[in-house]
Amino acid sequence: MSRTGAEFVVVANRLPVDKRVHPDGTVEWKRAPGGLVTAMTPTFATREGAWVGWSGGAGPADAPDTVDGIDIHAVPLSADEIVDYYEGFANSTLWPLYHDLLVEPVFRHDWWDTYVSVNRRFAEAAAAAAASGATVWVHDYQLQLVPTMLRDLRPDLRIGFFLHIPFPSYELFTRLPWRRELLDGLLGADLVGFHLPGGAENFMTLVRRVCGLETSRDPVGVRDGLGTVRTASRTVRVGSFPISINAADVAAQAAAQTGRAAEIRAELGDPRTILLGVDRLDYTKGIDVRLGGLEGLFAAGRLDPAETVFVQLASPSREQVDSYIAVRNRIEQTVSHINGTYGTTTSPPVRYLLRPVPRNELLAYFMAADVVLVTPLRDGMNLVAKEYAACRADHGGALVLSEFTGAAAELTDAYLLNPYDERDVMDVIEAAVTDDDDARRSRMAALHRQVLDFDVDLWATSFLQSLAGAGAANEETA
Ligand SMILES: O=P(O)(O)OC[C@H]1O[C@H](O[C@H]2O[C@H](CO)[C@@H](O)[C@H](O)[C@H]2O)[C@H](O)[C@@H](O)[C@@H]1O
Ligand SMILES: Cc1cn([C@@H]2O[C@H](COP(=O)(O)OP(=O)(O)O)[C@@H](O)[C@H]2O)c(=O)[nH]c1=O
Repeated sequence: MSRTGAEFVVVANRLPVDKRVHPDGTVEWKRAPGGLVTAMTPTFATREGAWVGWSGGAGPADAPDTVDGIDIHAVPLSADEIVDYYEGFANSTLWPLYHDLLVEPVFRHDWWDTYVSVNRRFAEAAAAAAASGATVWVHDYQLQLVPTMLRDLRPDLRIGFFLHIPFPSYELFTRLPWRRELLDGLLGADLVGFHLPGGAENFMTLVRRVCGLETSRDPVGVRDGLGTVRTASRTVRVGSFPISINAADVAAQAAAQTGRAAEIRAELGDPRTILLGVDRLDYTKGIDVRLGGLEGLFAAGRLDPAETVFVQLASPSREQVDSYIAVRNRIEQTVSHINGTYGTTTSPPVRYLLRPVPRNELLAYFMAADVVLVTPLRDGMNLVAKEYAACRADHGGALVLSEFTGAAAELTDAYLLNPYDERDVMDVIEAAVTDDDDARRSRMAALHRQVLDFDVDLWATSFLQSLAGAGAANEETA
């Protein structure tokens, strides 16, 4: 039976579109500038493509039919489903559990029921969007049941799944009352990908011990050495594929922002040192860790608050979730405390902005910063770290990076720190500020080279090539 539809389908919680309502009431849809959209651009350029996702609002599907040649298939969510599926199971159960219990996960069977029904809706939308034999790439923790639901509906498809956040150990994962169902959901894919080998190995251990399946025992490496899981009917490949950015584009766009960067330095009062943080306002990002480090350095007289400005750009995130309300309150209290203690009325050492910053302005801040502080307690990758390294073709600036980010596995020339060790946090921030120019420049040169060499195209291509191989092998043995 022939079937129309797209040869390549991305399934992700969010659609790649932004809605703009102009003052005259007219509505414009633009392609969102996010990392996943950029990553998929070359793939969509060569094939008919579709994207299945949620527009971000409650009620009937609200999205254009196509954006830049990509067919858009909007999955509607009701207000109750947003509470139970997105804020609830995805971001109050899975997110904290997968990020090492930084806050206590909430286990609720009614949230799980909604997670199942919303995942089914995504799977049905993907099944309707895909051409016969198409490749479907499912993304992230919000949609872990989609691979098997989709395979049941459409056994002809090649299905890949990629997890953008850390994948926990056996001891953490098995707390989930629905551990078996989630693993079974993922095993519908031909290829399951993680940022780091550790996530892939945790997954192999879990399917061995929880599902009783046979798996390969060799280590799963980066960009080679896929693991295998043998299910009753197929072989699932498992691999690590660290996501990246379009580094050459970022470098070129940043080069055009040097004028704005000089203006930013002047607007901040031309301090000796500008430190910068750029994050979604999330308790995983360790914004309070860097604030604590700075306060410690000011208190000990090791950094002079009169000569230092720390800019924290924070983009509001998951604002209805209790743990996000709590971290925002904590951060805002600490910012006031530091400014009240170490600032003057005209020069507070911390400048805090709570809103999303447009791309070009963000790049200008990267060009203006002497040190960027990336201090998560846990983070799947952290693209901000890679973007900063890409911007600094001039080899200026310095990157302070938590060992608990995926990015730290590759950006080994950063000033690495343990965010759980307050002494280390202070020492490493101080070293990044005070090291001599040659040391800082040689580190940044290595970081810049690294992100140019391992860019997002390599990530997408290596995942899709591995998926083609895994799918073909399963089709041969079917
Ligand atoms: O969609 P939201 O709830 O607003 O959250 C935004 C995204 O946050 C997470 O990002 C992760 O993916 C990045 C790219 O792989 C990675 O660098 C970062 O470490 C992760 O936290 C989430 O995984 C996405 O699904 C969200 O859309
Ligand atoms: C604060 C802020 C960020 N961005 C851009 O968002 C992404 C963030 O990606 P990352 O992997 O670091 O973390 P999460 O996915 O949020 O967990 C990165 O591309 C930033 O440049 C932005 O455009 N505007 C902002 O205000």
